[in-house]
Amino acid sequence: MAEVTIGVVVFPGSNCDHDTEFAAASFPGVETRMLWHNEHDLQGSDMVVLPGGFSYGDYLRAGSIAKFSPIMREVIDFAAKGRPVLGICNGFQVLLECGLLEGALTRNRDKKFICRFMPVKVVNNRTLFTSLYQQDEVLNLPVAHGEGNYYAPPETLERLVADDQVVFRYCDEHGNVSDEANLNGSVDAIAGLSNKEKNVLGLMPHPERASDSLLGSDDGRRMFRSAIDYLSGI
Ligand SMILES: NC(=O)CC[C@H](N)C(=O)O
Repeated sequence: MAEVTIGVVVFPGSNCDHDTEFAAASFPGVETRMLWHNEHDLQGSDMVVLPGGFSYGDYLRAGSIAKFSPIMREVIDFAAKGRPVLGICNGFQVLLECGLLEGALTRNRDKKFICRFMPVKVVNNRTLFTSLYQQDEVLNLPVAHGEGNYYAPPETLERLVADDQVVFRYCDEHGNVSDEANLNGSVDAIAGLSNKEKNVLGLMPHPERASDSLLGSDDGRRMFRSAIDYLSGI
């Protein structure tokens, strides 16, 4: 019997759903469920992942139509119960659009799609998604986005920082945060953010694309492992 069931939501236009499922299912004791956006049933998921891609073609704004998908009502209720929800790239955009996370993702500073590995610093390792990382550890993770430029107004940002909700920042390979290292122009170099309760995490980098050293990095693997250990009670 599976110890942990991980549900991966599939929107029209998701393109990282199978990679995410593959990464999650590679852990012993994990079963996965693909959750079609038009359904209302989370199929017993212990954790829900909103994967990367271009839900509804990114029309209007990335994530702005996906938030109306029927499954999102269930995901919002699930998150309100303190259950884990992870949004990767387009999933992060959906989490912001539906209000599970605060702020917005806008076009990259240079208005260009960025597709490359980037150093990313773990700013808070005291979440269920990051417990197996060292505080301030520098990860090598791929990004692939056109709308990754995070923004929150100064008073919101101050509160997010004070409440330890900033979980990842873009940095250089030595862990230094600078304008040059912050390629998409995100305010405060934010690459990943949680809600106040820390059970909802959204990030632009793709941990599922860095889950095997054959892919150039397995630094994303511990994000899944941290959550799976938490759900298995380890
Ligand atoms: N890989 C992704 O999820 C990124 C696509 C995203 N919709 C964008 O901003 O371009």
